[in-house]
Amino acid sequence: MTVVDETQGEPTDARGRVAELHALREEALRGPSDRATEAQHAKGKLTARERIELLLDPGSFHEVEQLRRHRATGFGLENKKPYTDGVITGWGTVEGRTVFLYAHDFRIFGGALGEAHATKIHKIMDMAIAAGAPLVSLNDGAGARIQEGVSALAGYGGIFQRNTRASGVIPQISVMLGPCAGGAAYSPALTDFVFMVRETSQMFITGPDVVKAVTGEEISQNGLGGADVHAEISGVAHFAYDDEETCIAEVRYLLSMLPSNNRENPPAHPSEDPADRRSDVLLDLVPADGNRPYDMAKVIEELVDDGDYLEVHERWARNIICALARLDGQVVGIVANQPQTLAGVLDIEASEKAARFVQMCDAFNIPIVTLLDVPGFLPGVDQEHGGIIRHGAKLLYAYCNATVPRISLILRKAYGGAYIVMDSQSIGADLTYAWPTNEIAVMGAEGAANVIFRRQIADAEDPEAMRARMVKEYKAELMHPYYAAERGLVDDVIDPAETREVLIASLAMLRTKHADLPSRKHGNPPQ
Ligand SMILES: CCC(=O)SCCNC(=O)CCNC(=O)[C@H](O)C(C)(C)COP(=O)(O)OP(=O)(O)OC[C@H]1O[C@@H](n2cnc3c(N)ncnc32)[C@H](O)[C@@H]1OP(=O)(O)O
Repeated sequence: MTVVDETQGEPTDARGRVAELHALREEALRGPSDRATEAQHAKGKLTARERIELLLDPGSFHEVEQLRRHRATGFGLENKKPYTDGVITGWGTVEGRTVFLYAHDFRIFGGALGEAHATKIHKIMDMAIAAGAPLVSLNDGAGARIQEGVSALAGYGGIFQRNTRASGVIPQISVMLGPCAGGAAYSPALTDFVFMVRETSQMFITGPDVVKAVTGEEISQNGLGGADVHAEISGVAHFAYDDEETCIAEVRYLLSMLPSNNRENPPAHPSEDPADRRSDVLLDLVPADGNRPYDMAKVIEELVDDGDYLEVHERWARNIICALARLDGQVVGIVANQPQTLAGVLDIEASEKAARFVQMCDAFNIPIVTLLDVPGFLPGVDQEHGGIIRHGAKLLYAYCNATVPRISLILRKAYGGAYIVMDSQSIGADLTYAWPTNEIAVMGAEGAANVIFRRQIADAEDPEAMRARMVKEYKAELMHPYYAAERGLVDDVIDPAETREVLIASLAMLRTKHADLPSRKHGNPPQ
């Protein structure tokens, strides 16, 4: 029974206090109003708590600072002090492993970040770093809370600093679930993975109204920073899905592939798929004619456990594939040229995409398997003026710096600088293999003949016949895998059907690999 102090109107015994606590909790859990919840649902969005339920194992959520309120004044804030201050923070488990999270509640100040809101996030980030567990942010917020001015801005500074300090220490995953402006877009850009939902999530530094006022351009929120924009054009988003349920399910799948921190290995999942499964179909999937396109995704599907893989940046820079998969139950990162898009050439965007992926794999102890079928770097004024030299160098730098097990396999062709960059033996691949159909050379036979036999071709009675002869000679001399095998530049030429078995045996041997880089504060990678 609750005993009420007549003078104060407050409960005075323990049971009364407990009842009061439950009432406060209920208020915090309920949120601002049913109308605000209905408005959130009407936009096709879930509430923060509904999202947390989808992300975590049932009943595993422990909330921190549920009863936190802001102490700001002015602009009527003193009369509006909702519990949680618009962000729910805490930890729980995903497939039994600890994960920390914060989730903006758009129903409260549009999820905008004030001082209390920010320090709640700081605390949970510090806890995630100390515990060595991933941090997932469920973002649905309007950036800095305008009424709190510089305190809000400073709050974002504290998040950015922690994002950067946590980088490469714990996995950080940003899930964009509403209109995210300013700091709410910058912080995710510092994290390892950005997920978005079509139609309902946007990311921009400034919204359409500001864009119109400054540049005169008129554009919708989705046109400016929707999921398709960031997953296909800007490369800001790694994943885009049609609804929140699918999006959050894929976050769980990604977490199952990542270690909790940089001192652990990714979790292994025993597989029924035989390690020595032959893949005779590979000879049909990959045409011997180096100029014929094919879908590298099908090759990956054939090689990995149960055909399952998670493609990162699937719709951006499609001429290269970056994917997480398992081989004999162990997680690997796969980087592969995609001959069906731009012939699998390396360009600015492909280099950036693969460089970030290689860096992420190295940070989180994920061995890298590189599948090469690359005609070279994309030539052209746009590429040169756009800085292909420094962007291509990012990929080179990422591979050269990576100390995880690295295996490369040349399927068909690997020419010039692109061959070296894509984890050749000379930049530190632990094992390199080639299929018998393979050609490694400075350039293709036609191009090479035009350069080195220019004079003979020009002086010949029949230049075309001479060119054809020289091309044939060049191919016979140089363009076969045994030229590299004889020089020890590939470790073996393998039967394509045995590729899965060879990769699995090589990864098993490399599991205990240990490599140190020279002591330094940090490198100075090309930007
Ligand atoms: C680190 C530096 C930074 O972060 S600078 C970035 C500052 N933020 C911005 O410029 C974004 C301003 N807001 C917007 O453009 C829009 O509100 C966006 C985010 C696009 C959402 O639009 P929409 O879905 O139509 O919602 P809405 O405008 O009705 O807003 C819902 C409620 O949230 C509020 N709200 C919004 N933004 C802020 C903010 N930055 N600070 C404080 N409150 C904010 C709105 O006033 C609105 O409140 P209410 O429901 O009317 O009480």
